[in-house]
Amino acid sequence: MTTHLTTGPTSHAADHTPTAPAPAGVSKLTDPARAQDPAPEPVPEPDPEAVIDQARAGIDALDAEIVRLVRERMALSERVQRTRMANGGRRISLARENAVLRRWRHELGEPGTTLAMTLLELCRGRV
Ligand SMILES: O=C(O)C(=O)C[C@]1(C(=O)O)C=C[C@@H](O)C=C1
Repeated sequence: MTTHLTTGPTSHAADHTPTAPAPAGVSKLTDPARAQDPAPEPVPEPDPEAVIDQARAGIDALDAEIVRLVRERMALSERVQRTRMANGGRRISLARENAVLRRWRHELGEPGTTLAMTLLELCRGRV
């Protein structure tokens, strides 16, 4: 027998095509030429509940990370506001808020504006 580099279902295509059944009495178990072939891996059907559980675990982890980032944003915002007020400025900067709103709208459309307004509500007025 010649040396072949490939393994798997196609390596003996000349002997038995995948669709044609092996001749009677010649199977992977009885044909010495095929005894070394690994059995083709069965492709498991994805379990929908497992897919959903895994995706939800990812969502929960992202939500926790987003909350952490929002809190970090609140702390930075408070620092800006405190520093501005300690130097004779106002707590609110409408020009800056408009720039923030525009950026979120550019990224996410109108719901981005709503999200940014909620963020600003969380961040401003805490000093
Ligand atoms: O960037 C500032 O000047 C801030 O004070 C921070 C911030 C914000 O949370 O984005 C909060 C209040 C201001 O009205 C504008 C923006």
